[in-house]
Amino acid sequence: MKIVVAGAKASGKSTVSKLLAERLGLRCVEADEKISELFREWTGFECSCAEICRKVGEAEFRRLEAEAVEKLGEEDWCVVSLGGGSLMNPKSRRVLRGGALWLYLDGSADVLWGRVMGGGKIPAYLDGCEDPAKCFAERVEKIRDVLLCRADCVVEVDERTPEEVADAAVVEIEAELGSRSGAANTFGEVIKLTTFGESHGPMIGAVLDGVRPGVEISEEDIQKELDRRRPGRTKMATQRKEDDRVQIVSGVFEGRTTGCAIGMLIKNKDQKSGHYDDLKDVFRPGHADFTFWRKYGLRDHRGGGRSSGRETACRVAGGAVAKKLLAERGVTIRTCTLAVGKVKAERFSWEDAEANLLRCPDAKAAEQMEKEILDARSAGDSVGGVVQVQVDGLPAGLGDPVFAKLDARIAQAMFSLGSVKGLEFGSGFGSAAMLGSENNDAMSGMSFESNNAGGIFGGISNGEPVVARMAVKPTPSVSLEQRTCDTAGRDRTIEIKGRHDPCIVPRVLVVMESMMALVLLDAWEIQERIRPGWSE
Ligand SMILES: Cc1cc2nc3c(=O)[nH]c(=O)nc-3n(C[C@H](O)[C@H](O)[C@H](O)COP(=O)(O)O)c2cc1C
Ligand SMILES: Nc1ncnc2c1ncn2[C@@H]1O[C@H](COP(=O)(O)OP(=O)(O)O)[C@@H](O)[C@H]1O
Ligand SMILES: O=C(O)C1=C[C@@H](OP(=O)(O)O)[C@@H](O)[C@H](O)C1
Ligand SMILES: [Mg+2]
Repeated sequence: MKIVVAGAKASGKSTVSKLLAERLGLRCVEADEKISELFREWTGFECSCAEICRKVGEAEFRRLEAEAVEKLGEEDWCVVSLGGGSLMNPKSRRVLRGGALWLYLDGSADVLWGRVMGGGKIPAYLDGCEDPAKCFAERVEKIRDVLLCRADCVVEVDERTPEEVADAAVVEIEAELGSRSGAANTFGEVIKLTTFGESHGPMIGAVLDGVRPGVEISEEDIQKELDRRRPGRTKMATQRKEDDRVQIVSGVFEGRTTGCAIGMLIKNKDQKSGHYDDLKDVFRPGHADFTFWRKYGLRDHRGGGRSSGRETACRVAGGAVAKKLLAERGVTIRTCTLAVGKVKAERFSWEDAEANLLRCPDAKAAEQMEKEILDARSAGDSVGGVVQVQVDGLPAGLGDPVFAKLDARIAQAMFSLGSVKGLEFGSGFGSAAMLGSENNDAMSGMSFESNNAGGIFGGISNGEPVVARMAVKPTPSVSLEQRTCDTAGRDRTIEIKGRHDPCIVPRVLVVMESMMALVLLDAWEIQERIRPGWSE
């Protein structure tokens, strides 16, 4: 993502870009400097843009400027301060469109002319002009015509100090980024996963973008992970029978990623939409039926549409790729079940966890947990539980202050899963009852003697295992009679038909591993851009 700052001369592009870059924690790149650089490479002379324009004429200067823009197009994670005329060129506009947000600083010709005169530097293109103030005003108008309707954010600058302009720009940028996420089907900054498809549509799928070229990946690698989530395998899961075969349709050639978007499709084969006929106008308590209807005014009621747990297959497909890449970098992600309903694991052994379907680290508790799930199922009810995700081998340094803290990103990833209702890192809620001296992780030999923090300080991984625990609520769709309402506002009772997970825990484990992998790979790629080779 780059913020492109545009506007007429003296609107404050250079001044505000610097302030904005500081506020957003990004680099600031000046187009003028790039142009001077190109000119130096070309002629060996060190000149400012105005000098270049005077030396070579405006047409040649614009050619150089377009070449500089071409280079700026390759920049990422920065604020780009443009020259006044840069975006008047359609080709340059195209170059700077991708992955960018445009901020237009809007000033009136009078005020800007005042600033130009105050600085004593009349733009070169006004040389020889009979009425420079008028020519300048025409240029300002032209720029406004082009940018006012094209910019993503507009900030008026006449009656604001540069600091006030930067502050107003931050508000505008945040609002714009917020609205862009309206569709909210894409997750990640560099490693981006988009999922699509409804539970009862013809297929579901994922597009994973941002993965480097040359990574070995096969359908089998992905299938292995998908099979862990597949419905219908045991009595502890929904009886909807899907084979969840993945087909890679793009981005992989001769077994390796090409660097282009990786497209993955999974066909829906066992939809029984008739089960949902009764739910067309009635809301399932605990599910997303009511809120989707209130928000959109309509909904795909079959299987819950987009809000169905089925969508999470797509996350596993994307996560499988991320997981493989991380494994090559020595990072492993494991999950285990700490509780189901009222049954808790009393001991912790990864060996036990590997040996039962629930991945419970206590073999004895695993049996009781399974019984808890089957009992709830027989009673037409459901149970929830607690899942732990542990990441080993993660180097220190991943995660970005302030809004992209690693723990914040992980929390977002986990809470984006239906049924997740709580999350803690390390000593988590328990830390609230500890003394600082107990909770702090003492250091020796440049590492930590304990891990109450759960592997993250200040939003940045500290080299210890990242440990997160999630509370998963009992599945909302239960067949016992429940009180609810319909779309006409009448009170009703329902008995839900259809095939549902009596407990979400066993099937959400691999989904949580996948979401963790996506967050970590994304953070890793961002860190590589900030400080390549940082982990060595
Ligand atoms: C892997 C997975 C499987 C799920 N299976 C079911 C299910 O069979 N029946 C159901 O009603 N909800 C199921 N859910 C939960 C719903 O998707 C979720 O409760 C619903 O979208 C409402 O979101 P909320 O619980 O976060 O408020 C499942 C969720 C996941 C992640
Ligand atoms: N909001 C503002 N209020 C007053 N002066 C400003 C403001 N923004 C910029 N300036 C002044 O105007 C001149 C041009 O600013 P600059 O950032 O170089 O503009 P640009 O890069 O858009 O041509 C500088 O002297 C700067 O200090
Ligand atoms: O494939 C899946 O993971 C699921 C499919 C759903 O079927 P319906 O949408 O037909 O209810 C339901 O069993 C559960 O949400 C999980
Ligand atoms: Mg400037």
